[in-house]
Amino acid sequence: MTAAQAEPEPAVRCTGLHHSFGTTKAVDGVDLEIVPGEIFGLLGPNGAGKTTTIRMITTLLPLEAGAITVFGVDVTRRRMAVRRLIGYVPQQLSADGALTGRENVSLFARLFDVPRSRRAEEVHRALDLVGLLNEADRPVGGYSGGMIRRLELAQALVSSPRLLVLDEPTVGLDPVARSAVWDRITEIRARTGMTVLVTTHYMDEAEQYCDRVALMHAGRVRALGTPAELEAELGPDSTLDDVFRSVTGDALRSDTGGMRNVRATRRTARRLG
Ligand SMILES: Nc1ncnc2c1ncn2[C@@H]1O[C@H](COP(=O)(O)OP(=O)(O)OP(=O)(O)O)[C@@H](O)[C@H]1O
Repeated sequence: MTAAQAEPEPAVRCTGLHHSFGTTKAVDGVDLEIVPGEIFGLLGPNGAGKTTTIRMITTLLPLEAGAITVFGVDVTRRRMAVRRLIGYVPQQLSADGALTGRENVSLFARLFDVPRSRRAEEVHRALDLVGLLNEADRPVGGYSGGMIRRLELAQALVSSPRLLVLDEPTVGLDPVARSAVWDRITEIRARTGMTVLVTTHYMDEAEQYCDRVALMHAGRVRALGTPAELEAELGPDSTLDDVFRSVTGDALRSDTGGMRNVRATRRTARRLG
């Protein structure tokens, strides 16, 4: 194969990932490839292993076994280089309510070493991408839940990452705020060509906005493809919700993750108000 024919480097390649917490196998042999420029959804019930997978990809958890590369860079050997490629919005991240939106994003610009000479311009660009320029100089304490989520997106975007990783970006939001967040995500992808890895519990969101999805259950990827492919495989008139139920049984509606997950979801929902 000539260089011109070579496959492009995947945005993320996970092979044989494992991670346990005590006797709980949170991630139990995950293989994944994310194509540059796609919106890839990691779906699964509470406790499926989505956040643990994401935390390994973002270098926040060590790999027990397996390997991950982000645009060809190995997360174990070149942790700091990988961090510079990623913008991450975790479930629990909190903006500082006493500061303005612009001040919050500026803090992240400093944290991610955006050069001082470009900082004001990059903060402006990130706030513009999420549609918060008009509110940028108001204290965040007065923002709605949807605005806080968009501000957190701006914080992750200020360093111009190649991969944007979002852990349940719409949890706790009403339907209008949910679609406002997704509109921003798809617009940002269209304008920047950025790759987006997102977890969600909402099958309708995955169906509408994700190019491809992986359905996780009990630490493993049980199905992978475009929403349309997975639905067609199950049968005529199937929805992604049906595919999910066939893969996970009743897990979708039950809480296999226990109190820790209930508390986490409630905390996020309360914070977003
Ligand atoms: N810090 C931790 N200590 C102990 N167990 C943990 C910890 N983090 C995750 N787990 C367990 O690992 C498993 C996978 O959890 P993980 O948070 O990755 O799932 P998830 O798919 O992201 O769930 P959710 O949708 O609720 O965020 C669960 O059984 C969970 O209880």
